[in-house]
Amino acid sequence: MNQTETGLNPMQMEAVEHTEGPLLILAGAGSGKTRVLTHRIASLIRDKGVNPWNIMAITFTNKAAGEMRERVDKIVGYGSERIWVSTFHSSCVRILRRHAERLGYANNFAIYDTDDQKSLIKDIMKRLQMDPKLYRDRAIMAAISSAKDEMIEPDQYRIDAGIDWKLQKYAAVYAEYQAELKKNNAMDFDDLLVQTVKLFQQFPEVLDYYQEQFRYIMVDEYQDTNTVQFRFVSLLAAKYRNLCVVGDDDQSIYKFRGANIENILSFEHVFPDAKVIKLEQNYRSTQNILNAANEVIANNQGRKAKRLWTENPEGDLIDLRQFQSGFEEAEYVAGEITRGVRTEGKKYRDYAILYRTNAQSRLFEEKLLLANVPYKIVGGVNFYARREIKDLLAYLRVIENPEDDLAVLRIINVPRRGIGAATINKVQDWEAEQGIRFYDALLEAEYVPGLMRSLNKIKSFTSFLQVLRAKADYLSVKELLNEIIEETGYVADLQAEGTEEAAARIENIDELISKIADYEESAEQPSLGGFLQEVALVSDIDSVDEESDYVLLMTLHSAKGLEFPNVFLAGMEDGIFPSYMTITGDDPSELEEERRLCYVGITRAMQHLTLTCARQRMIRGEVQYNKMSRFVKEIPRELISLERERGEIEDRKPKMDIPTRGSVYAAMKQAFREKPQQAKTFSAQKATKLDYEIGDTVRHIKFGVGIVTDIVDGGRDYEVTVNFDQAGTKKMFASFAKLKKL
Ligand SMILES: Nc1ncnc2c1ncn2[C@@H]1O[C@H](COP(=O)(O)OP(=O)(O)OP(=O)(O)O)[C@@H](O)[C@H]1O
Ligand SMILES: [Mg+2]
Repeated sequence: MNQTETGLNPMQMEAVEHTEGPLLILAGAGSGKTRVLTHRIASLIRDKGVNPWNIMAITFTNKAAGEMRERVDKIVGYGSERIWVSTFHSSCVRILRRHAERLGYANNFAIYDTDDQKSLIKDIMKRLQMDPKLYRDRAIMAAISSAKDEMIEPDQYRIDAGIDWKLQKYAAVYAEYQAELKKNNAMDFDDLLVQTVKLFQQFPEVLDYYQEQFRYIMVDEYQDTNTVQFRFVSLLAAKYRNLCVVGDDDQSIYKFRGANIENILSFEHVFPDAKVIKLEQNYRSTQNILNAANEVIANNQGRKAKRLWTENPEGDLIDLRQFQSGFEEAEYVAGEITRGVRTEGKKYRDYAILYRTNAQSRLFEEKLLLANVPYKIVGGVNFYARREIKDLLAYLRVIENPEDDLAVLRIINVPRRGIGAATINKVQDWEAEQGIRFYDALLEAEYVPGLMRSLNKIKSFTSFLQVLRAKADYLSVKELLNEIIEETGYVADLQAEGTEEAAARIENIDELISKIADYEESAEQPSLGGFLQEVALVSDIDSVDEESDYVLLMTLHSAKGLEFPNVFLAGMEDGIFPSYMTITGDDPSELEEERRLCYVGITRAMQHLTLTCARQRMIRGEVQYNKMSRFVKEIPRELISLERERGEIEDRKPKMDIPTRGSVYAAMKQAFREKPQQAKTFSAQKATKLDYEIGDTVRHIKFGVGIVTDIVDGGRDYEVTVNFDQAGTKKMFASFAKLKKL
């Protein structure tokens, strides 16, 4: 390949051509790291005659994997389907599906998501009689997860816990949790890696097989790998040593999940013969955006110094806008997008709104709905975490793997079959006594003492499942699901309910059926197990489809590796970003991690960046007054445009209907009808109920008597404008103003 053909600069070219031996590509955002990886794969196949089967590339999301495969296909034209391009988790599942039996699991093991994990942990805490006030399930989950990242097993954890009674309890839960998982023939996400590494360590012949297969290994976003992931790649690469990792220490943002920045900083120690290539030219962003990013990140102490440059034009200044409230902020963003699309010929998909935490999406969702702007939220309530989807998937899971106790428990009384908690307890006691599985205990329910009339109910439940399991041999996944829906009356019940919410659930179920149909059409050998595996591993960004035209909303963490022509970084306030925890805590490294996150955010923008913040904001029902983020102040003044900062909300109010309670409700209804997945926040309960309307006379404890002139729905609360006789016009949040109707 020559340079003009590939569109790579000489440094990038060098990285592509250095294929033998360890290679570290350390480079800033937008310098073409991911592009280099793609070309490197293409070049291995096309120019060096490497068999696609011998290449493994690890990406951060399945979506990124799909894109990489597609691009390789464009360059080479063949073989791309045989490369292992996938996330760490997907690669591990693929390996474990073949070999899990060696570790004492069945190869059709279930994969538990966070919800499943949580119910299991809660269950165990109850069994161990742990006071939920003293012990938080989330904290325990996090502790177990970090232990797994470091490959610390329950026994070791107990020893390390020493005399710390709290950690001793954690150790007890951890041990029990692992035993339960194994009993249920299930693994959680962390297990996928831990068990694969164990497999490699305990069975050298298996490791050898994969070492032979993966002669060339590449890892993108290497700065965010954790210890167990590092172990996984170093074991695989130990024989041929053709390991190429690319990353940016300035974009390491997953320390809280165990990502170990040392992995990148010490690569040269682990592989002393490693070649190191630095890329310094940025192709993504304008000069101004890049300068802002460089200035911000320069405030971090512990980093390898590098400075990106670009040949791109200077571009627009960075817009900075401060508003009175989060409502105004969201309204402005919705209005700017509408304006850009209407008057500048932009597409909705040219825009992304990025924020620090998922909770911040709510206001944007509401304002975008009102402005009729199509959008999609990445993260938040995942499609597969919805109740109706989890219920139906649980049926499929039980058919595939009846040892999956959690799934059996989820559906045993869904829809209601009159099998209550007392009955379940009796079966569980007996199950424990006999040392058998829950499902097997159900099959033998006639031996369980004291079941009485429930026995028949259990029998009809199990025979229903047994019939389905037999049918699974010849029915397609779609037919199987339809059968479940028919026989359980799941959809019929929802239809009978007749609410908007039920209608939205039915639409979600339809969506699930379409997804199954898609899967059965596209998979080489479609199977129930294959479908469940695919579903277990999707992350939200994976479902974003390039063709569709919508604004994307996501947290800064989810935005890693992506790029958009126009980016809004919202909520740029001290206390939000950087988070309250980091500014009040005494660990300066936490602030540095937040700053890296800010660097990631800024560098997502290609042409235009807008920073927004609000002076006051409702957080968990309380008004919080925030200062502008310290990160904004780290951007040199000359790069920033404050134009129209003041008074702009008035004269640039986006052209949309003035939101009233009525119009918000209409928008909700519309949304439920058209895009059931987008309307979720509206089902949330509003904290406040109003007993007054526009035009009513009200009394405020401090401002006295006045007339309500406007009420704006802000989701959790209403923003009420009152014209007071004495005090003049004031805007206030209803739940705080405590206005009394006179
Ligand atoms: N040599 C080049 N010529 C033209 N465009 C390039 C070149 N190298 C990279 N690009 C473009 O620059 C953009 C950024 O590239 P890429 O996403 O590979 O960067 P990255 O280093 O992986 O960024 P991040 O750190 O954010 O993951 C992409 O749009 C890519 O196509
Ligand atoms: Mg990248």
